[in-house]
Amino acid sequence: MSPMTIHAACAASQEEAGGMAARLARFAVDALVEEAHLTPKPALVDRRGSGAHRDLNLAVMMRSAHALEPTFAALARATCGQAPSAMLRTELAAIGRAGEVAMMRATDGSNAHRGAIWIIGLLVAGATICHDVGETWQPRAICELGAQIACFPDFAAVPTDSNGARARARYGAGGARREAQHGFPHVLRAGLPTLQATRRRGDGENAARIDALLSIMTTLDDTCLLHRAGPPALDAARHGAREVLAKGGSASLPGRAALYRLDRTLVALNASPGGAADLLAATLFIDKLVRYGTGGSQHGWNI
Ligand SMILES: CC(C)(COP(=O)(O)OP(=O)(O)OC[C@H]1O[C@@H](n2cnc3c(N)ncnc32)[C@H](O)[C@@H]1O)[C@@H](O)C(=O)NCCC(=O)NCCS
Ligand SMILES: Nc1ncnc2c1ncn2[C@@H]1O[C@H](COP(=O)(O)OP(=O)(O)OP(=O)(O)O)[C@@H](O)[C@H]1O
Repeated sequence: MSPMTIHAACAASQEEAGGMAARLARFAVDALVEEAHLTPKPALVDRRGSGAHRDLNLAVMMRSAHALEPTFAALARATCGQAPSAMLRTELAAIGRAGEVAMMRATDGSNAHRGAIWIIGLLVAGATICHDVGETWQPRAICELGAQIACFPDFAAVPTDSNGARARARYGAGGARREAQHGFPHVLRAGLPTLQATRRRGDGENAARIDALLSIMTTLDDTCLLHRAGPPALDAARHGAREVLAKGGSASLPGRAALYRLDRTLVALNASPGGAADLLAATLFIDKLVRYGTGGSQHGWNI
């Protein structure tokens, strides 16, 4: 699709574009709210408490999620009429960094959703381009466009000394950047298929979402785990998640027991799978778009 085609499609209705941006932002915030409420998650903030986190709880997560609605809407508006490019990447990065400031203000300085702004922000941009060109919202197309944007340089980037950056340097992990540049494989090949399979099995929506999170955890290079407790935490998370799924998933009694064991193990290590939580929120965002968004079929999706 050429930039001109996209521009013409978007300029056709500024008003519709504004409505679409608001709708995408609402879906993004809903996905963050639902991820945080989902219970029981291993060592993450949920309805039971703070998991392995000292500076986060459900109320803080909610303040952060709602504070990010204008950021997601701004990301969609900035993308409207554009094709993936370094200029777009740079513009979105500036909006994303302002979103990080808004998040930090809402949480009194705690990192509640840094990774989520990046991951879901790029998917909001991908969904905007799909809509601009009149394509239905299908997971692969949204992820592909988000990945294309992530692969361009951010001309205004400043080197940061984040916990994630140190973990990436020390352990050679790819982290959130590589996940996006590689086309969100943990959304397409783990989160969404597990969500769909567990729903079909009739285990209920809560179990489908927990199992989707566990499925993401089985292979993700999660820098949240690495920076807090190194490779032993990553190994424990992967092994524990596989065990729950092998025992029948979180809806089964043996699976549920294994899930609580995993929770205790990670809390004891003071580590939590925050990157996997972000990718679960991304999975829920795409699932909403395709099921309820105007760009997609009401009946479901194919990956
Ligand atoms: C690329 C980012 C994530 C850099 O952050 P950082 O160096 O800390 O990266 P890192 O990958 O280690 O982790 C950041 C967060 O992502 C999540 N995360 C960790 N591991 C992973 C993973 N493998 N996959 C996905 N998410 C992950 C966690 O929540 C973590 O806290 C991003 O924050 C950034 O560059 N922001 C600048 C603004 C921007 O470009 N925004 C884009 C707007 S769409
Ligand atoms: N339910 C959740 N509970 C905790 N973290 C979550 C949850 N959902 C998503 N996350 C992600 O986890 C990350 C927070 O992890 P962490 O607390 O390790 O951040 P940090 O600032 O790198 O480390 P620290 O708090 O140790 O200084 C955020 O980027 C956020 O996107």
